[in-house]
Amino acid sequence: MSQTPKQIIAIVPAAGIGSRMGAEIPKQYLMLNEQTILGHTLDCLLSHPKIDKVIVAINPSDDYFADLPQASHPKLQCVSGGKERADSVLAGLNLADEGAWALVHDAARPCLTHQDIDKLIASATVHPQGAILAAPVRDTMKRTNAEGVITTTVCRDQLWHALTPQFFPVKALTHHLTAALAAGALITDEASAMEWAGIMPAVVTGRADNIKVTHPDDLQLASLFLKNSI
Ligand SMILES: Nc1ccn([C@@H]2O[C@H](COP(=O)(O)OP(=O)(O)OP(=O)(O)O)[C@@H](O)[C@H]2O)c(=O)n1
Ligand SMILES: C[C@](O)(CO)[C@H](O)COP(=O)(O)O
Repeated sequence: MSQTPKQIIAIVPAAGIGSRMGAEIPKQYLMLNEQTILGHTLDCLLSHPKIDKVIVAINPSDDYFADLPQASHPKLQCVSGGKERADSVLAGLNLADEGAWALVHDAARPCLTHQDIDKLIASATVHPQGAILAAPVRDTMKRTNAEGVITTTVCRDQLWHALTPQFFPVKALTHHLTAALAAGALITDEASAMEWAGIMPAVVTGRADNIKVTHPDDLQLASLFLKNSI
C-alpha cells in the first residue's frame, strides 16, 4: 500500500471555445442555475479540504474569468491555455510542484461531488500509477461506417466512459504528456498519455451525473443534477 499523496493540485482546463455548444460565449461561462459552469466547478474544487491549489488554464483572449467571484480565491492560480485541451493541461502542470499529484478536471464538468473526489484520491494508495473516474457503459454500443450504417456491435464488458478528474503524479504525467504530444500522439485525456507510455491507469467508478456539458441539451440535465445533488 502506498501513502496518500501529501500535496494535491487541481488542474482545470478551461481554455476551450465550446464550439459544439454553439453559444455566443465560451460554454464554461454560461449560467447554470445561480452561477457559471466554471464557477460551480471551481467552488467544488476550492472547497475540498485535500486540494491544496487550483490552477486554471484559460484562453489568452478570455475576457470573462476576471469577473468570477472565484478569481480572487487565495488557492487559485491562472495560466494561459493552449491550442488543444492537452496543451492547456500541460501549461497547468508546468506550474505545479513536481512532488505533488495532479487532479485534472474539466471546467465543463460542474456536477462533480466531493464524494467522488474522495474516492479518486483514496485510490492512490492502491494504484500508485494513477487512476481516473469512469462510468460503466449502460447501453449496447454500436460502431457504424461513415454512412451511419452499423458495422458492428461493440462488446460492452469492461467498457467505460472516461470522466474527470484524472489523478496522476505531476512528474510522471508531465513527462509522459510532453513526450506523447511531441510524438504527435492523439491525446484526449491524461490517461491516454500514460497509456502511450505503457502505464496502465486504474478506473474508479464515478457518478454518471458527472457529465461534461458539451451540447445545448446538456445544460438542462446539468441544471437538474446540480439542483438534486446529494
Ligand atoms: N484548447 C483547449 C480546449 C478545451 N479545453 C477545455 O477542456 C475541457 C473539455 O473540452 P471540451 O468539452 O471539448 O470543451 P471545448 O473544447 O470548449 O468544446 P468544443 O470541443 O465543443 O469546442 C473544457 O473545459 C475546455 O474548456 C482547454 O482547456 N483548452
Ligand atoms: C477528458 C474527457 O472529458 C474524458 O472523457 C474527454 O476526453 C474530453 O474530450 P473533449 O473532446 O476535449 O471534450
